[in-house]
Amino acid sequence: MSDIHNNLAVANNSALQQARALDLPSRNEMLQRAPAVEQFWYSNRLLLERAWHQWDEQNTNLGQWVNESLISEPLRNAIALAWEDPNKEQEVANLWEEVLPGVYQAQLFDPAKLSLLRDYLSAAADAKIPLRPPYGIALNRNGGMLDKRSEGYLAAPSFQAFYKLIMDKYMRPISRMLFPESMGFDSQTFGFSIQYQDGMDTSLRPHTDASTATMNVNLNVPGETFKGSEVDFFNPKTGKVTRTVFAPGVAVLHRGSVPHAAQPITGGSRTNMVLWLYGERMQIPRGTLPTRKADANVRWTIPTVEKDDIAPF
Ligand SMILES: O=C(O)CCC(=O)C(=O)O
Ligand SMILES: [Fe+2]
Repeated sequence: MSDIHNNLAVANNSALQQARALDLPSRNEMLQRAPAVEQFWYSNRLLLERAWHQWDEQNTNLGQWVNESLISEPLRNAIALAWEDPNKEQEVANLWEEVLPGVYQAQLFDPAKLSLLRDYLSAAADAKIPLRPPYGIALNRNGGMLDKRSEGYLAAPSFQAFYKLIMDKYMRPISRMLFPESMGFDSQTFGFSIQYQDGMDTSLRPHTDASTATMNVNLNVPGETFKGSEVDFFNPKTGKVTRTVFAPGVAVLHRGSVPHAAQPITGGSRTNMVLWLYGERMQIPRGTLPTRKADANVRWTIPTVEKDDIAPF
């Protein structure tokens, strides 16, 4: 190894060691969102990114599986076809079932392959590199911020490549197709993972998301059961509540404006990944009038607008 390579390897390795040796803010400070907490993530940002790079290099046996082959085959094929010829997007639309107005469901990941993603995420949770949990939730062992805009995010390159693929190739064009008004309010990405467990994080009160579109994906593997933890969606027009229990690998794609809540979990655990799209400076579409769909060839594209660094939490 040349001196330069050797020095780089040493510098990277020390990043991993230094990150592991960091003193995390206390759980109480995290729950209270003390200024020291923000300072911790901000001042260690580069160190943590370097540590995650190093960790990824040491875990290629896990990271190599975190790619498009995890996507359920029918959706993967329909998406490939739509990118080739946007006029064939109906094949993609056909795979999404509308469960209530503005809420659709489909098989995103192949359940048989989900354990590959879970093994990678568990290893990341066990990497001893500080990973920032979503909200003020500091009990949440496996929850983590996923997008580069968030301090303390999961900066491992193999995960970031996968995340970008899901957002750019899948979530954005599908959202534009199902929610025409999202066009132009979808250049920015945001994401986090959650794990609900009895006695830990258990529920979420009714709320709307500050997103144009939200994709919520259940990452439980087949046979990994849980009790409770249903996600309720509210139809504001009719007052009707639709209670959903997502099967392994199923994604629910909804307008951020649809009110929803997670019921308490009473047994087992539920792991999911929540992905948001919104516009620059967190703009989301306003008003209730449905807009006309942009031409398919315009929708099946990736915005060239730069990512800003505004994060909702
Ligand atoms: O529990 C869920 O799956 C819903 C999560 C959610 O709505 C959120 O994090 O905003
Ligand atoms: Fe939500």
